[in-house]
Amino acid sequence: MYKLKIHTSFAAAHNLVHYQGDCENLHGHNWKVEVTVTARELDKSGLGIDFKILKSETNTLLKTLDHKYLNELAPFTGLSPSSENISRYLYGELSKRLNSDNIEVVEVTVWESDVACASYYEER
Ligand SMILES: Nc1nc2c(c(=O)[nH]1)N=C([C@H](O)[C@H](O)COP(=O)(O)OP(=O)(O)OP(=O)(O)O)CN2
Ligand SMILES: [Zn+2]
Repeated sequence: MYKLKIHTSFAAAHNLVHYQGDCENLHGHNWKVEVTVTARELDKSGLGIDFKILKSETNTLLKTLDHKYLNELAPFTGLSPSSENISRYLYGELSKRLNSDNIEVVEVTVWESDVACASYYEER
């Protein structure tokens, strides 16, 4: 098995709901996103999946969040747009787009600062 990762980012505004403190107020982050997939086999070029495909699929998805107010978007209606919930949303959407007989999205990590991140993965 092979494990591949890409990093990318998006910028957006949010506020935490059902939260008491600074973060209940509107504010923004430059979120860094790490996507990890596994590949069972390599193609003739020695690739599990081309990083270009991982980056373009992820960036296409992130464009729907970029420079938006996350609380107003459908995935986060009734759901606080925390780093945990963002990572779970991205994991689900990327799994739909990327999973195949060979490729499986296994973890998505969302960094809201240099020192704080949340990851979503599923036990198997
Ligand atoms: N488990 C989580 N905790 C927090 C999240 C989160 O998504 N998951 N989010 C926030 C807020 O988004 C907030 O913007 C971040 O706050 P904080 O880490 O406190 O960032 P600061 O820059 O204010 O850092 P300080 O060290 O507190 O100055 C909060 N928690
Ligand atoms: Zn925040």
